[in-house]
Amino acid sequence: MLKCLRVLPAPVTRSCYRCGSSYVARMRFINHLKEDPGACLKALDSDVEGILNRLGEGGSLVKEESVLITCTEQNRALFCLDVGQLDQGALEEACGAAFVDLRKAFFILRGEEAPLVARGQALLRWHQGNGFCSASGQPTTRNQAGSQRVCQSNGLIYYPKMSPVIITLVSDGRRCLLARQTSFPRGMYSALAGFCDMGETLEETLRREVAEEVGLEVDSVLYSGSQHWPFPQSSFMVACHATVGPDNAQLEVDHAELEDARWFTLEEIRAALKVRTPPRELRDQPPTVWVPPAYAIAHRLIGEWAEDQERRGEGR
Ligand SMILES: NC(=O)c1ccc[n+]([C@@H]2O[C@H](COP(=O)([O-])OP(=O)(O)OC[C@H]3O[C@@H](n4cnc5c(N)ncnc54)[C@H](O)[C@@H]3O)[C@@H](O)[C@H]2O)c1
Ligand SMILES: [Mg+2]
Repeated sequence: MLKCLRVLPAPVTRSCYRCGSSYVARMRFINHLKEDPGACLKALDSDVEGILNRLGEGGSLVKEESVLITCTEQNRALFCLDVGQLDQGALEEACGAAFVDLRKAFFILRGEEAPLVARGQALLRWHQGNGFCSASGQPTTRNQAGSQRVCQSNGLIYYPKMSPVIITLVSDGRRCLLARQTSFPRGMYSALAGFCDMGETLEETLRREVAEEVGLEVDSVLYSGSQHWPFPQSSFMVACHATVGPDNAQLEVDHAELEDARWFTLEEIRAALKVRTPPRELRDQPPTVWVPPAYAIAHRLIGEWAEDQERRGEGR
């Protein structure tokens, strides 16, 4: 029987004593920028002026393709620029920066930076893939903020899309279950994940994916959190803990989907969480097990499980 949903924490309301801004004011400011192209353009000019000067002639093209991603606590709008068409070497020199693959960047970025980069990249990619209306075949046009596209011939509005995915860390009370696909980097294991089918509830997806991938029937589910994940085309990850009874923990792994799936002890999980970046190892050495970077919600699930086991251990 599936049961139990953690009560969601109340949204954090922060105030800034210098500018008097608050969470509510910020959210309304962002909404205003989405709806008022003139205000959005003004905010864009003031946010990106410095960097556009450094981009030279390519600057105006880049400005047109920019997307609004959020605003700071001081109500300063932040935009993501698509610089894909510019000379990357020249750009790195002009900005004193270096391009990094997005997956690798998640090992480097800290705090609030990673979701902003993920959001900006996902939004730019969504625009690149939605230039035409799927009903009329005519080009679509975007609004200034980049929060929607419209087909002028039939009025259809397109909004950025995320695919719901359930990610679940299964525990048998003493151990937790991690798996890897052949496409994962060497040694990396993660929690089980799967896309929702049309019409499914999240609980149904969770039960189905665990059954399909490792042949287990879960007893209980506890919601943990959610995140936007930019791969492969923007997923909306919903993360849960699930349990199976110790007598129902025999795995039957679907090797068409997973290269490996196995139970890990607390000791093994502690060691895996300590590996901060993918280890450099020789191919003939057995791989060190490591887990997705801190930003990935899989990491959070695994960390929560370890903390819970430690608390239970202290209580025994
Ligand atoms: N953020 C994290 O911590 C984290 C951790 C693990 C996995 N993930 C993400 O979860 C996603 C789903 O995991 P999975 O690959 O095990 O899923 P999965 O088990 O559902 O298998 C993937 C297959 O599902 C099919 N599919 C059905 N709907 C799809 C859709 N909307 N988009 C793409 N494919 C669809 C495709 O055939 C695809 O090959 C992955 O893309 C991965 O990036 C995120
Ligand atoms: Mg899967």
